[in-house]
Amino acid sequence: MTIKAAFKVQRARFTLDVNFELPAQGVTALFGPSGCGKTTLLRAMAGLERCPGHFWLGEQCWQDQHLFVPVHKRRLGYVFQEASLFAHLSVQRNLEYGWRRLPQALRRDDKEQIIDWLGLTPLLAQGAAELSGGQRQRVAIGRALLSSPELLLLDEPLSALDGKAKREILPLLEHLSAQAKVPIFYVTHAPEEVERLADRVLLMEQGQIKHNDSLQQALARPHSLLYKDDEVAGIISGQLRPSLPDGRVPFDYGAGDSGTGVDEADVGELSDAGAGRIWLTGHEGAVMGAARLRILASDVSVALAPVTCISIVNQLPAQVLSMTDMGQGRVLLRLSLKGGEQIPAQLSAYSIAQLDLKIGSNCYALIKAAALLV
Ligand SMILES: Nc1ncnc2c1ncn2[C@@H]1O[C@H](COP(=O)(O)OP(=O)(O)OP(=O)(O)O)[C@@H](O)[C@H]1O
Repeated sequence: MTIKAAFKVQRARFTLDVNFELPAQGVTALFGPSGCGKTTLLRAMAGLERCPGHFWLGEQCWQDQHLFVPVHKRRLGYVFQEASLFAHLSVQRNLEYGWRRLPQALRRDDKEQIIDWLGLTPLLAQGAAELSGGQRQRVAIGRALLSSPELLLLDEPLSALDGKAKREILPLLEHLSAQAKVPIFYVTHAPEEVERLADRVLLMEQGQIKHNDSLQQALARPHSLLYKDDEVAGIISGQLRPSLPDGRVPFDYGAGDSGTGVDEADVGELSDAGAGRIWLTGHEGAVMGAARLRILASDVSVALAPVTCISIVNQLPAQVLSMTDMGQGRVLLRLSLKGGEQIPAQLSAYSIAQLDLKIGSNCYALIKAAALLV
């Protein structure tokens, strides 16, 4: 199932002109500088911005040249930067606002689970006016989910929150896509939120979509805006396993087929669930299950064969996918790991020549450090 959209919004000093198609699943981040049109695009998808174009959610048409389904007839959830709750109603009445208006057949049967998952059960009787910013936002997300949406639109849901509230909600958002079982569009200008939450990235600039990428593709762009203030990094999705008595925590990645040409026999540490394993230390207390690792290009070295007598534990078979000259004698490599995961490595042009590395070369990625995104 796909989402197909095209909109043209003409304002006095701004034009939104977009046309895109992407899978109707997972989290798509709308990322780009302030004023590039992220909110305008979200509003057009919701039907709040009436403009020429089309919008298809799978087989359902919400807008084309002959049809415009009004916003109240679209089954969507919209969460704004600041939660607009009904201040005179309790948390429970706020949560159930859309749910009560649904025909019985459309009501989700996991209402209690969602309320519990968002940590709202103890707050149900409380008035909405008495909530903190983070609590309000959790109620807004719960209310949107309970209206059984077929599309969830989140417009910078964390931007108005302080650091503590952000830390409280981010882990919940990570599981939102699975909980909601619907496609999610997530507006942000925070690269760290894209890295943690997104499956796809629509990179916007001046009212247009510059790139419509998977997260891996977005991170593979050497001069991506995702790195504007930071170093080049890669994200690996996988499963965190229980820690060993010696303190090491296995992280298994790449459950799918690799298609990289890396020889099966080369994989040193095969796990049951994934194509490869990365050992972490210092994460004994971390919650097991789905997780993401962030690996900086500067923390990855390359060798042509496994290296013994070295402190680096993680030595993963890899293949060079691309090489980009970053200037000042630095070259950015994109390495493909078993299972199709990709990580960047930053090497000197001198080392590249010494190792005679080329696109397609088989090698070993030596990972010096990896940060668990929790
Ligand atoms: N009601 C309006 N009338 C006229 N221009 C508007 C209106 N709303 C927004 N704009 C302009 O449209 C452009 C896109 O705005 P939009 O809010 O979609 O950007 P954004 O990418 O979401 O920005 P931010 O990240 O700062 O929230 C901006 O130049 C803005 O000034």
